[in-house]
Amino acid sequence: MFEISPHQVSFASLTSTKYLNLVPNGRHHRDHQYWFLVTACLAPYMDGQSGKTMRTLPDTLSSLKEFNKYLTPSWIESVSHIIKELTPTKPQKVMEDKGQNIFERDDVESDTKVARIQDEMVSLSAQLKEITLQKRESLNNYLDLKGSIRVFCRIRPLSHEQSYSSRTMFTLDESNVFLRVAETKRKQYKFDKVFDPSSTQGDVFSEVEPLIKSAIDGYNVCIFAYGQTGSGKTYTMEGKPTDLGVIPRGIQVLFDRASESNSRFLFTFSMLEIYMGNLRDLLVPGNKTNGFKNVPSLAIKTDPDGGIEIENLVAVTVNNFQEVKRLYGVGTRLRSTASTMANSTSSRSHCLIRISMTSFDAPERKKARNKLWMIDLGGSERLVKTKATGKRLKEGKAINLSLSALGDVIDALQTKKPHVPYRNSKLTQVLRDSLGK
Ligand SMILES: Nc1ncnc2c1ncn2[C@@H]1O[C@H](COP(=O)(O)OP(=O)(O)OP(=O)(O)O)[C@@H](O)[C@H]1O
Repeated sequence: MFEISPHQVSFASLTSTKYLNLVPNGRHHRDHQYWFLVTACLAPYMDGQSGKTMRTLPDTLSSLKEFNKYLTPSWIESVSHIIKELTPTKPQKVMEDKGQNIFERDDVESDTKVARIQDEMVSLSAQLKEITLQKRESLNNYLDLKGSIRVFCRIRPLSHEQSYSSRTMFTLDESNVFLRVAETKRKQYKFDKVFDPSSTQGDVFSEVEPLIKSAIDGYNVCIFAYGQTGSGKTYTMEGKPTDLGVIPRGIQVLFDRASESNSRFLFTFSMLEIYMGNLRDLLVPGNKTNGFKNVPSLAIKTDPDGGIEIENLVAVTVNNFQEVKRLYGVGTRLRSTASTMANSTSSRSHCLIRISMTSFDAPERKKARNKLWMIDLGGSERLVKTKATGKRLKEGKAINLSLSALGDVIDALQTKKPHVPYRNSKLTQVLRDSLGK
């Protein structure tokens, strides 16, 4: 269930000031299920030159797509291999014999052909490199123009027991949700994109995929799901084994893109949760059983360049999707979940996946080291309405406080306030270098 009201979620125009207020203080419409996939990409803000890029961008993108279709690295590699096979290893000896001269002429001709093909290959490789660079630049320009923070809304289908009441009926289009808040009153909520209840995991991922490519290009990227408890955050981020969500799809694409590129990458995987305002490493075995004793505590450190590091956080080197999947399974088993009135396996914490990547032989990347965060936030909820008591109440309060701090940070970044209140929660401290400069 999700609550939504004019005070709860406010959005202005994206280009300059998109404002997201994550504070859950609105009226309750029990029969709607929403979640927000908030995406952020640490990219430069627009400058005065962006107008031209914007106008020419569609043409550039479609021409690059056509041109680049055949020039894949694997194609170039296989042709280079054939040429290598064809290339004579020893210089041809000049033959005196007349008959042998015919063969010699043939050899000379084929050598010339091979040399020509080799030249073409060198020029094609250079072209491919140039096109790849242009394509990346266009993509990142495109993402910059779209704005460094984007908000999508996915409306989940109702379960069998639920039905829409006429009072709270909603309508939607590509980027707006219109909620009937009274008999004659509609409230409009604007998003970068709205996914209706029939949308698939693939539909959602297609909007997220460009950010994964930006991560390969060296940008810090942060993708997170926000919404009321039971509204489908975990379903969207993690998915089901037969219908994978954003996290597994993103990791698969990350490895695919890295293997297609000409650079070598080092990936590490970390997984932690923020529970009741404390950081917990989800890859440290025995975390739950030993009551969290003897586990090194995690401390958030800022390096001189403003980069954030989490001291003592385990970072495991990973080489492929299967290795990440196994570690993700380990971490998920340690995550704090509980049954609430709104969701039988409700997440009582924020779960953060971090993929750090390093590549030293790719000077065109924005940074040699960067991070991709994928975050399943704890469910926001109206504690009075959910009748939470005791531990559940404390957990709910902690989640709401940190979501509120996240909302304040996003607001300050979007409205370019001189002070961004990162220090108000562990969540915003950890994400500091991935949410803003
Ligand atoms: N788009 C969807 N299609 C089908 N089922 C969905 C969809 N979204 C969510 N569900 C189902 O709704 C239930 C609640 O979803 P989920 O656990 O993802 O919610 P949540 O927002 O992560 O909740 P919490 O904040 O309490 O952890 C699950 O049974 C899930 O399978």
